[in-house]
Amino acid sequence: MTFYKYQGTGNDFVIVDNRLQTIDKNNTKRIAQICDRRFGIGADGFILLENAENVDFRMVYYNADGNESTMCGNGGRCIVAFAQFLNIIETETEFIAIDGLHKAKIEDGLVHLEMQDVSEIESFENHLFLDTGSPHHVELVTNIDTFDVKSNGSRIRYGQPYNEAGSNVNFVEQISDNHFAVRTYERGVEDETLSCGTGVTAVAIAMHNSEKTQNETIRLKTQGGELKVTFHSDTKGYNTIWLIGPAQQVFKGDIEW
Ligand SMILES: N[C@@H](CCC[C@H](N)C(=O)O)C(=O)O
Repeated sequence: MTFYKYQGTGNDFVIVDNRLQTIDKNNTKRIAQICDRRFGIGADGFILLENAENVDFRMVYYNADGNESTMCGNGGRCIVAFAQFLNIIETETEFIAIDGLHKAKIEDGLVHLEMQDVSEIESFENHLFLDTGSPHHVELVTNIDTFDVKSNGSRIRYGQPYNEAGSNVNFVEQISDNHFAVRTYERGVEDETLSCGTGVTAVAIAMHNSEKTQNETIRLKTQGGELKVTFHSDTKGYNTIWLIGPAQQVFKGDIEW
């Protein structure tokens, strides 16, 4: 199997061209082994690029635990860069993922990925919850650099009301009016990752919704670099949501499937 390794602000993925349907998609154990950082290639997720009708390609996403999961924003940006590398697309595309159609474009070396509209945001005393393709708990903290993301994230992810199905958990600190620092505990990786695309999208919308900012262009500082989220808001919710940032091919290799 020829694989490619991509990273988007430090969220890293093994990506395989599966247009010939050579991969056994039910082999959870093998996918988890490939993502293992000591016994495999090492990645936060595994992604297949497949053929799809009426669009350029299909994205199939697996978490590092080997299970197929919901939408991955950074993975979505990486697969767009991969599709361009394979000459499937030029600079603009429309592709299908588990949460529906996505438009994307590559401009000035950055991948812009349109996310699904968000209309439901649940606000609680200390956090917000919303789904940006994947479920996200968003909580403001102080001293984010020294905050224990792994133990607090894991407690919230497995606690009520999320339980076994879980949620990704984002901790946020405001840096300036439209700039936020974010650290994310990812479900399915069961650890902090250096960045989460659906996570920063959730944070940008949550910070606007809770009136921490009036801006509709938000900068997000993750452990792996800077991302940008833009959107329009109206009485129905949030639309025209774009996640923008770099995506880079890191290496290519061959292994036995
Ligand atoms: N890294 C991702 C999110 C991947 C899915 C998540 N772990 C889940 O299972 O909900 C991103 O960039 O959005």
